Amino acid sequence: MSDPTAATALRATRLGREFRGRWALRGCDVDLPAGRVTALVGPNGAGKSTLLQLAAGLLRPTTGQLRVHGRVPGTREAREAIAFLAQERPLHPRFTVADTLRLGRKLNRRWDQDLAERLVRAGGVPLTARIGSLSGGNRTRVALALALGKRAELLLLDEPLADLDPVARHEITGLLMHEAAERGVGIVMSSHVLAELEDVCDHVLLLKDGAVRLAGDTEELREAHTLLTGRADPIETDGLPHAFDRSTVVHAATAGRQVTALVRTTPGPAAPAADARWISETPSLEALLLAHLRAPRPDRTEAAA
Ligand SMILES: Nc1ncnc2c1ncn2[C@@H]1O[C@H](COP(=O)(O)OP(=O)(O)OP(=O)(O)O)[C@@H](O)[C@H]1O
Repeated sequence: MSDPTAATALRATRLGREFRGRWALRGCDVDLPAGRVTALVGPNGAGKSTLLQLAAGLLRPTTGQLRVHGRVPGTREAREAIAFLAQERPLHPRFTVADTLRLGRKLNRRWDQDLAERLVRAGGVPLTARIGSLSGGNRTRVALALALGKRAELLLLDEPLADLDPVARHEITGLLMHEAAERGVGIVMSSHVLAELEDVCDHVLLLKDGAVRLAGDTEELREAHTLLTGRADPIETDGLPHAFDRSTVVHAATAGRQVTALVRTTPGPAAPAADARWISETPSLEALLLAHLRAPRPDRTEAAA
């Protein structure tokens, strides 16, 4: 019988993980479609690395269930399907780069030596260099070569660009896009640099306080919101017009005499604020994510239709 979760890269049901009495993740329902590039965002301590480690099979859930490509994390089938780039880039410091790639070839059936070596050489990293002697960015490059060389179906990347220089960030982003577009590889990548996710990700998962706060297709989520900019009403503390429906506001901020508000686009007649004196536009992904990161705790998770 075919597995109904097989077309899903990652599915979590009421997933929770506790560390010494504190919940890093709690009650998370996640459904990431296969072959998509998902931005995993959230403040420090939101639970992003915990989710990636659970998906990689390095941690076990305390509650709930998790599947990657329909497989139980940690099993041989699941390990073959995924490649994981851990935030700490754990590589053996005394191995050379060549030793490290050799180990990758030994451990992985579908290993692509050419791709792994190209990635390392593109950064000018000598194959004879010891891992312990590399800069942080070059260690990341070798760790990425190990992950990509594995030719997995799903790449779980914890802050893959964090310590790379701007040129390397551009190059690696291009490579990841190529892997996704040409080979249908699914990618889940955590990042704090929202602007860099704009042209890269087609799906979003925003965690806050260990819970899912926003999830869905980036275009659908952008279309489901409006960014309003106008002159702040000096009488109102939030700067928005008195008659404005505050239940639609995700976050509003005033700067001088101007107020900017991200609101949920509701069907029907335009909101009172959206008249000629207000600029109304579809938010960028960065503006959408920033507003949701700044928003107070909501009653419910928001998902694209
Ligand atoms: N091994 C562990 N032992 C105890 N607590 C842990 C452990 N790993 C994570 N935590 C706690 O779980 C919570 C979530 O941590 P996690 O590393 O998943 O957050 P994050 O979103 O990846 O943060 P950052 O953006 O800073 O990397 C934090 O409160 C953290 O202290």
